[in-house]
Amino acid sequence: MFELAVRGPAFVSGRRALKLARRPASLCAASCSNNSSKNAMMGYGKRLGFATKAKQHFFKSLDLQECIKPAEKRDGLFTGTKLVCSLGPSSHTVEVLEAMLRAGMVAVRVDLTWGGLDFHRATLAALNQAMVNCKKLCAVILDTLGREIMVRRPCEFGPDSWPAHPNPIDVAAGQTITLTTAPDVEATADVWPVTYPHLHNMVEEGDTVYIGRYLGTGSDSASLYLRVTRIEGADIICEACNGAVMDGLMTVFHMERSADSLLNLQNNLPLFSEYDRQAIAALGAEFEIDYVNLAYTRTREDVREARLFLDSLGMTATKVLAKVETRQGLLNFRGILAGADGIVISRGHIGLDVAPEKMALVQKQLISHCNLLGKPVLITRVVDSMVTSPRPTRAEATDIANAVLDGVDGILLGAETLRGSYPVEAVATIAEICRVAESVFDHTSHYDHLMSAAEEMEDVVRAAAGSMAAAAAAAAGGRASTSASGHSGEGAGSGLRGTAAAHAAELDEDMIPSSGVSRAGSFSDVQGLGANGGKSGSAGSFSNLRGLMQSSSYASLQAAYQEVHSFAMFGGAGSHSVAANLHTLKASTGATGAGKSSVGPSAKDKADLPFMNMLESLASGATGAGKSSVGPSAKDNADLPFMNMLESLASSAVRAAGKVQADLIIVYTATGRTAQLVAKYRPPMPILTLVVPRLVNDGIRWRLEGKATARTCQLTRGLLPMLATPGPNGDAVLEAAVIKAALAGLVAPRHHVVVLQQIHNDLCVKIMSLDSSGRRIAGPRVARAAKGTGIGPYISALYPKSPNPKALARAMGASTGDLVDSDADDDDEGPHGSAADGYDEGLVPLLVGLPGDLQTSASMLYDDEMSRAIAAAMKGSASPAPAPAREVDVAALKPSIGVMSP
Ligand SMILES: Nc1ncnc2c1ncn2[C@@H]1O[C@H](COP(=O)(O)OP(=O)(O)O)[C@@H](O)[C@H]1O
Ligand SMILES: C=C(OP(=O)(O)O)C(=O)O
Repeated sequence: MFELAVRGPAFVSGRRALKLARRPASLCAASCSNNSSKNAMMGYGKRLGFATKAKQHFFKSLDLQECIKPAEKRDGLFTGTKLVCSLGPSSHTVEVLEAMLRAGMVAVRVDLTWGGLDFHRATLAALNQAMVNCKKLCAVILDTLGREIMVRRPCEFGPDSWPAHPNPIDVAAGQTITLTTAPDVEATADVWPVTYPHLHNMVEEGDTVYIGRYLGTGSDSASLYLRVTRIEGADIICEACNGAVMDGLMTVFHMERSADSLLNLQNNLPLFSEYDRQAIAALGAEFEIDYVNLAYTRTREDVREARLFLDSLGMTATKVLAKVETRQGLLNFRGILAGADGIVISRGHIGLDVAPEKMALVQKQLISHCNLLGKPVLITRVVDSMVTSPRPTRAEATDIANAVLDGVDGILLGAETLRGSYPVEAVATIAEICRVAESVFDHTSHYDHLMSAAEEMEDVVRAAAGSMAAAAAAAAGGRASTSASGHSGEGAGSGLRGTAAAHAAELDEDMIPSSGVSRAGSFSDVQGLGANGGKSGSAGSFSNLRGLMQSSSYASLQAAYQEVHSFAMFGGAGSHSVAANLHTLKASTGATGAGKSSVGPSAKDKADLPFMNMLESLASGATGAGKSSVGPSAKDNADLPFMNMLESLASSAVRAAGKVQADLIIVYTATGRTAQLVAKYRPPMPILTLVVPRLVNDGIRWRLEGKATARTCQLTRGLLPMLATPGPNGDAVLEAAVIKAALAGLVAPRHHVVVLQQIHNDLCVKIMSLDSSGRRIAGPRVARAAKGTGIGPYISALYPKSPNPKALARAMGASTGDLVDSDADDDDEGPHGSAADGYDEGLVPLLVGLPGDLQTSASMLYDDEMSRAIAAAMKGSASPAPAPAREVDVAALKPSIGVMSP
């Protein structure tokens, strides 16, 4: 048995390599330089505004007979889409929680808006018990009250400390209802005091105020639309537009006044209410809280504030989900997404703030953006009708499936599980709908979509780098002449920096200011918000935006981003705007602002943004142009990988798994990032996420870390987190994981499994088969890529016995020329070659080499064209000579690659 690995001298972008591999080598140089930099930069601008190309509707075509075959139904089937359930009176006992866990719930939401702390404590304790009973890991999300405005109405607390309003209020259409901000008024049938003392300053005659039951169901009978007829001091006199029976806790939503624009009607309530702060601190001290879900997130600054607050409580492992619920949140979505660990699309609220016909567009855009960054995205309000009915409507069932096809990570159930009559049925039903939709999700298109996004981005960044280099060179020239005329060279450079910084400030990522607009314009004074708090403070980009909204509507978020961020200028405005945009981007990669804290955005967090490595370097180069004589050169940037090594490996693992039709991917992960990157490429098979606990010292004591990672993985589609037993032997962990997977019905005899792990200093993608018992690893097929810059990838693949090894090798992207017959290997009885260990048919090593100018990242490992190009090059038919090969000593590799005997 033998194996050959060839390494290239340097690691370059995977997409670059793919691109090169797809073209005849002789064309590469020409086509690269022929790229119109203007076009490229326009593309770049669009890319910054996220997707340039519309994402296809990923759906495999099926024949109708297949469609109507009954889906497999059995307990414990893996569903990639994550189901998160709000807990309340319908779902707070151990029994119900256990049943919900078994039906597919993987995370819970405890909503601080409603229910006392004692109720939540008891619920979380019951959940812990349920998790132990059914051995299932469940993440906990705390949802804040935040900027919610409510009707103040007395309530009674039941024996379980759940509050209830005993008397529904019957409202007739046309009836007068007075909302009042006066503090001492008691609620009656037609006078409703509200919790926000300045509502009367915000609203205007003609505005619509929506009153809905907390976690509404959208049912008109419990939703009230009030038209403001006049304002008298603290009283807002309204006319009911519809009849409704108002039951339970009532929330107040002041709807956007403008039909097609944004007037930025916002209250000035803080991100966290005082109750939120106390409840998060109290529950965080007693329970493991994996996420805080920020109600009414408006800007990225909100996310930063939340991060700092959680860190101040020592809740460093708790992640931040941003709930996007208003137009303002939509328009600031880019920044919010960059800062947050995940997004909740609050469809009920967004549905109040945007027109119904725009809902699908908004949903698809937001999901697509989250998918591009590989951050989890959840949607709300999927089966409202299941609050009272055991079956969803057709529209609801289709809506769920479409969301899965759109690429959503998970679904957040609200009233259905909180107070509905069928919490377990709701979970089971949604799980089945999701599972079936996942089975027709076109994973290949999704993968290709991400890859082509990466490729485009790289092209345009390179072109931008070229143009920046030229501009910087020009600036350097200018400096030389100004120096000669007596000004300091540094001064000229700073001038450039200063301009960049000014642009950056001007083009801040949050387009819409966070604070409110007053009816009389005096609101900011009343609230002491300062000049920027009111209407006048938001001139500039704000008025731009308004124009934009009028012309193209908010559905075109991308256009809005470009306009407001001046991306449209990008092609023509030279290095200043390039620098400014990149500077802005750079600032945004600082993530949640707590850069130095252990959880805040560190260098690692920057990996959240797929193109950050390169952009950031460009940005620093650009803003540093004053210091260096020429700024970043095209050559310098050419050395920067577009996709970082980890993402490259992650996508590679997905590709490998697809090619060998693996049934499972196993990913070792410490922080969850690697697993998330694998999930981003949406493989069709489950991703068993192995978290091996680590012993860490926080300066005071040692503790075992890992559980939080495993739990937070519960929001990412496709991940099946598993907490391993700590131990030095990675292979034993892998064996145990395979057994678990077999017991869970995820793998069967002879199935293939792809493993992504680090072995010593190498990141490895292993391709393995299970033996005839289906519970043990039959042998490794190894594809290795060396880790670290400068080492360069080298590739080797090692196939053990296979029913049709040549076909398998072909499936992995090798042409026949790459295969070396394995007979010789049989003879010398290599490590796996003996009849006794079941490899008597011999190994079929795949030889893959990389010619000098076709260096590649591991992403390219299994690209067919790449393989063909490589094969041709190796046969000497292509011009470039192969890079020097490095023989890998298989025997020496054996311990490190974890070869396991069956
Ligand atoms: N306990 C482990 N054993 C082997 N490989 C691991 C382990 N933990 C993480 N890895 C692998 O190491 C690489 C990077 O590790 P790290 O950055 O710590 O992971 P992550 O970003 O997922 O936290 C990934 O390939 C991951 O699969
Ligand atoms: C506000 C929520 O959702 P929606 O806006 O969809 O009602 C929620 O579930 O917290």
